[in-house]
Amino acid sequence: MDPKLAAAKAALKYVRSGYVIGVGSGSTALMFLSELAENIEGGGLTDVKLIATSTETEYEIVKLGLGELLRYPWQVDHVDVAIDGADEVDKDKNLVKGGGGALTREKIIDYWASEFIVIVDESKLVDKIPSKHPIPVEVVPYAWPLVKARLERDYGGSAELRYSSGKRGPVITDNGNYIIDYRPGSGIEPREGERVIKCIPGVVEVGLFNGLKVSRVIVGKQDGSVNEF
Ligand SMILES: O=C[C@H](O)[C@H](O)[C@H](O)COP(=O)(O)O
Repeated sequence: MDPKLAAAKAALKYVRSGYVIGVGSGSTALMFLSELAENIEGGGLTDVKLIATSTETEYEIVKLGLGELLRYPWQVDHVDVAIDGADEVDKDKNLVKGGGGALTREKIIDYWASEFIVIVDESKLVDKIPSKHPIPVEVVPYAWPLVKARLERDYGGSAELRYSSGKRGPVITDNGNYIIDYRPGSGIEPREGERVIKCIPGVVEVGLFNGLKVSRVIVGKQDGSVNEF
């Protein structure tokens, strides 16, 4: 079995009838959405509401015939559980997210949820974040050169504007902003890094997610089993 699918299936046990469910973004979160749709259609889950963390997830919810369950943040007063993927996870559950550019809406919903469940395959586990992936930083377009200069001055390394492969020019996020992919020159403590980078004027959100906000990480394996921590 695809290890991502194993993690996605295992996450279903954290969902109950009547819940407001935050649905993450990316390939693993969409596998979860598909599993969720089967359970709703089969009658196993009733009276749930879905909050999307990206335009892509929103489209998928509608394509799966679940549009009537879709809600926006202004239509709910809480989120019971958010299920989302990640680009990297360390042993303290700190995350790098935003490889698909959805970090801002994800953090809004994931941090709001009473329970935040992360679903990944083993390839996402690292000793310390950030490891292989750069840290995505969503920025107001006007500010991007200043944010880039500030990151490189304070932490070294390189900060690059993310370019689109489907259009000429920079990637534009669901919120109309740019993304800078930042690789620090030296180590950066994830929780401090989240706080400090977020304070740079022009930064909308940073793709470092604090492990203290994560209730559980479900790691799918090749043999279809999962490990949780
Ligand atoms: O912006 C994208 C999100 O943070 C995704 O959750 C993350 O990139 C993981 O995606 P995938 O499950 O496709 O590896």
